[in-house]
Amino acid sequence: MKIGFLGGGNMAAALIGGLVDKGFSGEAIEVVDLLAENRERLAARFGVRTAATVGDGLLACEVIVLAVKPQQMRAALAPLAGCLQQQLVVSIAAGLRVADLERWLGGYRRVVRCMPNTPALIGAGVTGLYAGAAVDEAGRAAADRVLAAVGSTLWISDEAQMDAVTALSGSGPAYVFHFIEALQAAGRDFGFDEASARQLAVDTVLGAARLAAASPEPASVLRERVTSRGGTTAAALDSLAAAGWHDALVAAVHAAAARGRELGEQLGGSAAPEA
Ligand SMILES: NC(=O)C1=CN([C@@H]2O[C@H](COP(=O)(O)OP(=O)(O)OC[C@H]3O[C@@H](n4cnc5c(N)ncnc54)[C@H](OP(=O)(O)O)[C@@H]3O)[C@@H](O)[C@H]2O)C=CC1
Ligand SMILES: O=C(O)[C@@H]1CCC=N1
Repeated sequence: MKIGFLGGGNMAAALIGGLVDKGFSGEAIEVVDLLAENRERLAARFGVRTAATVGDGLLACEVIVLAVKPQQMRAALAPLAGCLQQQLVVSIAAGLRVADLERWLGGYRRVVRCMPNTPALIGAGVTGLYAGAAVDEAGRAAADRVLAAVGSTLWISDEAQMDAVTALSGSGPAYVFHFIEALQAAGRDFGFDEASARQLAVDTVLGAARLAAASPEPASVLRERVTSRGGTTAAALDSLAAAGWHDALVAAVHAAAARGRELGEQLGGSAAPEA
């Protein structure tokens, strides 16, 4: 399978890195990006083919991943309108709805909307996918094959929920990195050097996430097991509760979802998908 990327920025690099790591040949990946610097970096790092503009290389791909920023999408799709025949188009853009992408593609309807995340780079991503009405089983299977190569996949039947997927898992790594940054800052407060603070923080998050994934029990039970009555964890959790940490994080996820909806509305303007 040949895979094309329209846009070769951060998320394209994460997906390409994960795909190459899984054995996809860089030679079978075509990246179109306006920036020479991006093209050169991706070609040097992953051995992909590159081009500055949409042309035969991209159009020869069975799957074309749309990986430009939402604000850039409409203009980026103009050269594709009227040129597509059988290709499956897979958008990773936050907020943008299938109906708008189809319209910008001149009525082309083999469009899947998905939301991956950057851990795809190491094959540990998770992607929510939603297929437009005209996408057949073969199209779904092709999209799944690309995204499942770099992590787990979850198909969504209600497009409105894609904004929630974006807020939870698309943006989610940033919340976790922020959490790690805070743990490391606390480590430095106690006099640990950068490397030691990083080891303690990162290995804790990694171990806890692996335990949560391996355990049949909910995270709340795993949390209670760490929390000895009258102990150190209780003191920390009381401090977090007093700061409204749980509610702040839930509100943050809602803010991300609202921004996704807003982007879809402002940039696309098709009727909002039913919630
Ligand atoms: N970053 C993430 O964690 C995630 C991002 N996404 C989605 O992925 C998409 C890309 O995000 P991200 O990688 O962070 O953004 P980037 O800005 O890093 O990448 C987009 C790239 O596309 C280039 N570009 C812009 N217009 C065109 C065009 N017409 N033709 C070809 N290339 C073009 C940009 O160039 P220039 O810089 O010159 O504008 C840039 O290099 C977004 O839609 C985002 O919502 C989805 C999941 C996670
Ligand atoms: O911040 C963003 O808009 C993109 C979408 C999800 C992660 N990054």
